[in-house]
Amino acid sequence: MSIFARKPKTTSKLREAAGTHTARALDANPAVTRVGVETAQIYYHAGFLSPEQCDGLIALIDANNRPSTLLSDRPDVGFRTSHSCDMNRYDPAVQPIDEAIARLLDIAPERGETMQGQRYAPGQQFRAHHDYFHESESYWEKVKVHGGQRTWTAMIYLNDVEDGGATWFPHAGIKVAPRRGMLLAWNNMKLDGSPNEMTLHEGMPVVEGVKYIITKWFREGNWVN
Ligand SMILES: O=C(O)CCC(=O)C(=O)O
Ligand SMILES: [Fe+2]
Repeated sequence: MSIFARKPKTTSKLREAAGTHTARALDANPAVTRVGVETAQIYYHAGFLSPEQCDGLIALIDANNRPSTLLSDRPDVGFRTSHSCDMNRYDPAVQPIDEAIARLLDIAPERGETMQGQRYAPGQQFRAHHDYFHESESYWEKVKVHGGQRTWTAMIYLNDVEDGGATWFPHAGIKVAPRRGMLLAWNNMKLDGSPNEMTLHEGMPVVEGVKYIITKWFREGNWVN
């Protein structure tokens, strides 16, 4: 190999700082617990939202949703079969929750994408994927100008599901059953700021009942201009 050949740079100081900064805030919060795995930074906060707040968001999702979409050069029918709803960050039922999530993670609210509501009926799922962007895919050129790579994901379960609908991290070896009001957050990057493949996760099929969640993805830079 030539001494001039270099491996592509996958680490990033900015993404590394995004990881350590938010981890510090979560580690210091007595209401938050880190899941006991070394390979990824995954945390949960039971009862982050009240039942009333959950019901408010469920009503918004029911009132306005469309089939969920995928960012991929090779979309696969059946991969993501839920319905989604863009939650207006200025809606009085959304704004305080949106801001509370950003505060919990200690991330500037401008770095957060529009909160997404998601609804899964029996049989619906979101198959195993990473939330970070694959920089080799063609969509990257379009999405990178709006704040760059995704760093943290925060998800909140809005209801208990009769059967199914767990969030499964097959590589990290964690399965989280939906619990009303519980927030789950993870860093999609490794400690060195490169994409963490161990964060692969799946919204498992709902067997009985309907699953409602909201998902909030944060970027390394500002998503809101
Ligand atoms: O439904 C779930 O449990 C996972 C959802 C998810 O992975 C996402 O919205 O990115
Ligand atoms: Fe995801």
